[in-house]
Amino acid sequence: MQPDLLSPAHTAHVASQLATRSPLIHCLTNQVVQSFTANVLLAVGASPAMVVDHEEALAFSAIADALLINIGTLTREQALAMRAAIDGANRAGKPWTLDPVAVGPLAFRSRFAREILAQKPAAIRGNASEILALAGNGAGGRGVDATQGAQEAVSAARELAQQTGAIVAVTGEVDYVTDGDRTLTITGGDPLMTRVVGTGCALSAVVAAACALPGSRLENVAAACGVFALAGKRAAAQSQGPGSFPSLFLDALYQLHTEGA
Ligand SMILES: Nc1ncnc2c1ncn2[C@@H]1O[C@H](COP(=O)(O)OP(=O)(O)OP(=O)(O)O)[C@@H](O)[C@H]1O
Ligand SMILES: Cc1ncsc1CCO
Ligand SMILES: [Mg+2]
Repeated sequence: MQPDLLSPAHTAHVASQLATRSPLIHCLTNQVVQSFTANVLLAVGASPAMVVDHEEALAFSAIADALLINIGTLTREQALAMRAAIDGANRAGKPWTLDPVAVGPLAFRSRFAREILAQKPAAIRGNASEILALAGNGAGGRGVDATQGAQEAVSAARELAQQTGAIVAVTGEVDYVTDGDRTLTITGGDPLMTRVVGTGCALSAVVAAACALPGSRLENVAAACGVFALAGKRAAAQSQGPGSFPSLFLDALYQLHTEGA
Protein backbone atom coordinates (compact mmCIF):
# COMPACT_ATOMS: atom_id res chain seq x y z
CA MET A 1 0.00 0.00 0.00
CA GLN A 2 1.27 3.52 -0.84
CA PRO A 3 1.82 5.83 2.16
CA ASP A 4 -0.56 8.83 2.54
CA LEU A 5 0.70 12.41 2.66
CA LEU A 6 -0.01 14.29 5.88
CA SER A 7 -2.55 17.07 5.37
CA PRO A 8 -1.08 20.61 5.78
CA ALA A 9 -4.35 21.64 7.46
CA HIS A 10 -3.81 19.08 10.20
CA THR A 11 -0.26 20.35 10.79
CA ALA A 12 -1.65 23.89 11.22
CA HIS A 13 -4.37 22.57 13.55
CA VAL A 14 -1.85 20.73 15.77
CA ALA A 15 0.49 23.76 15.83
CA SER A 16 -2.43 25.82 17.10
CA GLN A 17 -3.64 23.16 19.58
CA LEU A 18 -0.19 22.80 21.14
CA ALA A 19 -0.12 26.52 21.84
CA THR A 20 -3.74 26.72 23.04
CA ARG A 21 -3.62 23.70 25.34
CA SER A 22 0.05 24.14 26.33
CA PRO A 23 0.60 20.57 27.55
CA LEU A 24 3.05 20.13 30.44
CA ILE A 25 5.80 17.76 29.27
CA HIS A 26 7.91 15.80 31.73
CA CYS A 27 11.28 15.29 30.03
CA LEU A 28 13.84 12.70 31.04
CA THR A 29 16.28 13.35 28.27
CA ASN A 30 19.98 13.35 27.53
CA GLN A 31 22.50 15.83 28.92
CA VAL A 32 23.38 17.26 25.50
CA VAL A 33 19.94 18.58 24.54
CA GLN A 34 18.20 19.65 27.76
CA SER A 35 18.14 23.37 27.06
CA PHE A 36 17.37 23.14 23.34
CA THR A 37 14.53 20.69 24.06
CA ALA A 38 13.03 23.04 26.66
CA ASN A 39 13.31 25.98 24.25
CA VAL A 40 11.66 24.04 21.42
CA LEU A 41 8.74 23.04 23.68
CA LEU A 42 8.35 26.67 24.77
CA ALA A 43 8.53 27.90 21.16
CA VAL A 44 5.62 25.63 20.13
CA GLY A 45 3.65 26.83 23.17
CA ALA A 46 4.05 23.73 25.37
CA SER A 47 5.55 23.71 28.84
CA PRO A 48 8.71 21.69 29.63
CA ALA A 49 9.82 20.36 33.02
CA MET A 50 12.97 18.27 33.56
CA VAL A 51 12.24 16.51 36.87
CA VAL A 52 14.98 13.90 37.12
CA ASP A 53 15.31 12.34 40.59
CA HIS A 54 13.55 8.95 40.73
CA GLU A 55 11.32 9.83 43.70
CA GLU A 56 10.14 13.07 42.13
CA ALA A 57 9.93 11.52 38.66
CA LEU A 58 7.36 8.98 39.85
CA ALA A 59 5.13 11.71 41.29
CA PHE A 60 5.63 14.25 38.51
CA SER A 61 4.84 12.03 35.54
CA ALA A 62 1.33 11.61 36.97
CA ILE A 63 0.94 15.41 37.17
CA ALA A 64 2.36 16.18 33.72
CA ASP A 65 0.28 15.75 30.55
CA ALA A 66 2.89 13.56 28.83
CA LEU A 67 6.34 12.06 29.40
CA LEU A 68 9.46 11.90 27.21
CA ILE A 69 12.05 9.17 27.72
CA ASN A 70 15.28 9.78 25.74
CA ILE A 71 18.17 7.39 26.41
CA GLY A 72 20.94 9.42 24.73
CA THR A 73 23.15 9.67 27.83
CA LEU A 74 21.58 6.87 29.87
CA THR A 75 23.13 6.06 33.24
CA ARG A 76 22.15 3.41 35.79
CA GLU A 77 20.72 6.08 38.05
CA GLN A 78 18.74 7.65 35.22
CA ALA A 79 17.35 4.24 34.27
CA LEU A 80 15.81 4.02 37.78
CA ALA A 81 14.20 7.44 37.36
CA MET A 82 12.91 6.48 33.91
CA ARG A 83 11.33 3.25 35.19
CA ALA A 84 9.66 5.24 37.99
CA ALA A 85 8.44 7.97 35.62
CA ILE A 86 6.98 5.43 33.19
CA ASP A 87 5.28 3.68 36.08
CA GLY A 88 3.77 6.96 37.31
CA ALA A 89 2.61 7.91 33.80
CA ASN A 90 1.06 4.51 33.13
CA ARG A 91 -0.78 4.47 36.47
CA ALA A 92 -2.18 7.93 35.77
CA GLY A 93 -3.05 7.11 32.15
CA LYS A 94 -0.59 9.68 30.73
CA PRO A 95 1.09 8.91 27.37
CA TRP A 96 4.86 8.43 27.19
CA THR A 97 7.18 8.65 24.18
CA LEU A 98 10.47 6.83 23.65
CA ASP A 99 13.48 8.24 21.76
CA PRO A 100 15.79 5.20 21.46
CA VAL A 101 19.01 7.16 20.85
CA ALA A 102 21.88 4.97 19.57
CA VAL A 103 20.07 1.70 20.25
CA GLY A 104 21.77 -1.27 18.60
CA PRO A 105 25.50 -1.51 19.17
CA LEU A 106 25.46 -0.52 22.85
CA ALA A 107 24.35 -3.27 25.25
CA PHE A 108 23.07 -1.40 28.32
CA ARG A 109 20.81 1.05 26.51
CA SER A 110 19.61 -1.62 24.07
CA ARG A 111 18.60 -3.94 26.92
CA PHE A 112 16.92 -1.04 28.71
CA ALA A 113 15.02 0.11 25.60
CA ARG A 114 13.73 -3.42 24.99
CA GLU A 115 12.73 -3.74 28.65
CA ILE A 116 10.68 -0.51 28.70
CA LEU A 117 9.02 -1.29 25.35
CA ALA A 118 6.89 -3.74 27.35
CA GLN A 119 5.54 -0.71 29.31
CA LYS A 120 3.48 0.41 26.31
CA PRO A 121 4.86 3.66 24.91
CA ALA A 122 2.27 5.82 23.13
CA ALA A 123 4.88 6.77 20.53
CA ILE A 124 8.43 5.96 19.46
CA ARG A 125 10.49 8.46 17.41
CA GLY A 126 13.91 7.61 16.05
CA ASN A 127 16.15 7.74 13.03
CA ALA A 128 16.23 4.82 10.58
CA SER A 129 19.11 2.94 12.21
CA GLU A 130 17.50 3.19 15.65
CA ILE A 131 14.09 2.01 14.46
CA LEU A 132 15.63 -0.90 12.50
CA ALA A 133 17.71 -1.96 15.54
CA LEU A 134 14.78 -1.64 17.97
CA ALA A 135 12.62 -3.78 15.68
CA GLY A 136 15.40 -6.41 15.65
CA ASN A 137 16.35 -5.83 12.00
CA GLY A 138 19.69 -4.05 12.21
CA ALA A 139 22.86 -3.41 14.18
CA GLY A 140 22.20 0.32 14.67
CA GLY A 141 23.89 3.44 13.36
CA ARG A 142 27.14 5.31 13.91
CA GLY A 143 26.77 6.55 17.47
CA VAL A 144 23.71 8.82 17.50
CA ASP A 145 23.66 9.18 13.69
CA ALA A 146 21.71 7.09 11.18
CA THR A 147 23.59 5.12 8.55
CA GLN A 148 20.40 4.21 6.68
CA GLY A 149 17.66 6.26 5.03
CA ALA A 150 14.20 6.44 6.62
CA GLN A 151 12.63 4.67 3.60
CA GLU A 152 14.69 1.55 4.48
CA ALA A 153 13.09 1.45 7.94
CA VAL A 154 9.41 1.78 7.00
CA SER A 155 8.67 -1.96 7.25
CA ALA A 156 10.56 -2.17 10.56
CA ALA A 157 8.56 0.83 11.83
CA ARG A 158 5.29 -0.92 10.90
CA GLU A 159 6.40 -4.13 12.65
CA LEU A 160 7.44 -2.19 15.75
CA ALA A 161 4.07 -0.40 15.82
CA GLN A 162 2.24 -3.73 15.51
CA GLN A 163 4.39 -5.35 18.22
CA THR A 164 4.11 -2.50 20.74
CA GLY A 165 0.86 -0.67 19.95
CA ALA A 166 2.87 2.58 19.69
CA ILE A 167 2.74 5.11 16.88
CA VAL A 168 6.21 4.86 15.32
CA ALA A 169 7.87 7.84 13.61
CA VAL A 170 11.04 7.20 11.60
CA THR A 171 12.68 10.45 10.53
CA GLY A 172 15.25 11.53 7.96
CA GLU A 173 15.08 13.38 4.65
CA VAL A 174 11.46 12.14 4.54
CA ASP A 175 9.59 11.17 7.72
CA TYR A 176 7.22 8.18 7.95
CA VAL A 177 4.71 7.83 10.78
CA THR A 178 2.78 4.61 11.22
CA ASP A 179 0.33 2.83 13.50
CA GLY A 180 1.30 -0.48 11.89
CA ASP A 181 -1.55 -0.25 9.42
CA ARG A 182 -1.69 3.27 7.98
CA THR A 183 1.54 5.17 7.20
CA LEU A 184 1.71 8.96 6.75
CA THR A 185 4.60 10.60 4.88
CA ILE A 186 6.02 14.04 5.72
CA THR A 187 8.34 15.94 3.40
CA GLY A 188 10.15 19.23 4.00
CA GLY A 189 12.83 20.08 6.51
CA ASP A 190 16.44 20.68 5.46
CA PRO A 191 19.82 18.90 5.76
CA LEU A 192 20.93 21.75 8.10
CA MET A 193 18.70 20.08 10.72
CA THR A 194 21.33 17.35 11.00
CA ARG A 195 24.18 19.89 11.39
CA VAL A 196 23.02 21.10 14.81
CA VAL A 197 22.65 18.82 17.80
CA GLY A 198 19.29 17.78 19.16
CA THR A 199 16.71 18.36 16.44
CA GLY A 200 15.66 14.71 16.58
CA CYS A 201 15.61 14.75 20.39
CA ALA A 202 13.55 17.96 20.43
CA LEU A 203 11.17 16.51 17.84
CA SER A 204 10.60 13.56 20.17
CA ALA A 205 9.59 16.05 22.88
CA VAL A 206 7.07 17.65 20.51
CA VAL A 207 5.83 14.14 19.58
CA ALA A 208 5.29 13.56 23.32
CA ALA A 209 3.32 16.82 23.47
CA ALA A 210 1.24 15.81 20.42
CA CYS A 211 0.32 12.58 22.22
CA ALA A 212 -1.38 14.70 24.91
CA LEU A 213 -3.77 16.25 22.35
CA PRO A 214 -7.22 14.84 21.59
CA GLY A 215 -7.92 13.22 18.21
CA SER A 216 -6.06 10.67 16.10
CA ARG A 217 -2.68 9.92 17.69
CA LEU A 218 -1.30 8.82 14.32
CA GLU A 219 -2.26 12.11 12.69
CA ASN A 220 -1.14 14.18 15.69
CA VAL A 221 2.33 12.57 15.77
CA ALA A 222 2.63 13.02 12.01
CA ALA A 223 1.64 16.68 12.46
CA ALA A 224 4.41 17.12 15.06
CA CYS A 225 6.82 15.97 12.32
CA GLY A 226 5.00 18.33 9.93
CA VAL A 227 5.60 21.27 12.28
CA PHE A 228 9.35 20.47 12.30
CA ALA A 229 9.46 20.00 8.53
CA LEU A 230 7.82 23.37 7.92
CA ALA A 231 9.81 25.30 10.53
CA GLY A 232 13.07 23.62 9.44
CA LYS A 233 12.50 24.58 5.82
CA ARG A 234 11.64 28.20 6.70
CA ALA A 235 14.60 28.58 9.07
CA ALA A 236 17.07 27.07 6.58
CA ALA A 237 15.92 29.50 3.89
CA GLN A 238 17.20 32.38 6.06
CA SER A 239 20.19 30.65 7.69
CA GLN A 240 23.85 30.84 6.67
CA GLY A 241 24.80 27.73 8.67
CA PRO A 242 24.66 25.88 11.99
CA GLY A 243 25.39 28.98 14.08
CA SER A 244 22.25 30.87 13.18
CA PHE A 245 20.00 27.88 12.43
CA PRO A 246 18.84 27.03 15.99
CA SER A 247 17.68 30.63 16.65
CA LEU A 248 15.90 30.90 13.30
CA PHE A 249 14.33 27.48 13.88
CA LEU A 250 12.95 28.53 17.29
CA ASP A 251 11.55 31.70 15.69
CA ALA A 252 9.93 29.68 12.90
CA LEU A 253 8.34 27.25 15.39
CA TYR A 254 6.96 30.22 17.32
CA GLN A 255 5.66 31.95 14.19
CA LEU A 256 3.72 28.82 13.15
CA HIS A 257 1.21 29.44 15.93
CA THR A 258 1.55 33.18 16.43
CA GLU A 259 1.22 34.08 12.73
CA GLY A 260 -0.60 30.99 11.38
CA ALA A 261 0.90 28.22 9.25
N1 LIG B 1 18.25 15.32 4.89
C1 LIG B 1 17.24 15.91 5.53
N2 LIG B 1 16.44 16.75 4.85
C2 LIG B 1 15.41 17.35 5.48
N3 LIG B 1 15.08 17.16 6.79
C3 LIG B 1 15.83 16.30 7.51
C4 LIG B 1 16.95 15.62 6.92
N4 LIG B 1 17.50 14.82 7.85
C5 LIG B 1 16.77 14.99 8.99
N5 LIG B 1 15.77 15.88 8.78
C6 LIG B 1 14.78 16.33 9.77
O1 LIG B 1 15.51 16.58 10.99
C7 LIG B 1 14.72 16.24 12.13
C8 LIG B 1 15.49 15.27 13.01
O2 LIG B 1 15.51 14.01 12.38
P1 LIG B 1 16.76 13.03 12.42
O3 LIG B 1 16.32 11.79 11.71
O4 LIG B 1 17.98 13.72 11.92
O5 LIG B 1 16.86 12.74 13.97
P2 LIG B 1 18.03 12.11 14.84
O6 LIG B 1 19.01 11.39 13.97
O7 LIG B 1 17.41 11.35 15.94
O8 LIG B 1 18.69 13.44 15.43
P3 LIG B 1 19.47 13.70 16.82
O9 LIG B 1 19.73 12.37 17.46
O10 LIG B 1 20.71 14.41 16.42
O11 LIG B 1 18.63 14.55 17.68
C9 LIG B 1 13.40 15.70 11.58
O12 LIG B 1 12.46 16.75 11.58
C10 LIG B 1 13.75 15.27 10.14
O13 LIG B 1 12.65 15.33 9.28
C1 LIG C 1 25.59 13.87 20.66
C2 LIG C 1 24.83 13.04 21.61
N1 LIG C 1 25.43 12.06 22.34
C3 LIG C 1 24.59 11.42 23.14
S1 LIG C 1 23.00 11.98 23.03
C4 LIG C 1 23.45 13.16 21.89
C5 LIG C 1 22.47 14.11 21.31
C6 LIG C 1 21.98 13.74 19.97
O1 LIG C 1 21.25 12.62 19.91
MG1 LIG D 1 18.28 10.85 17.73
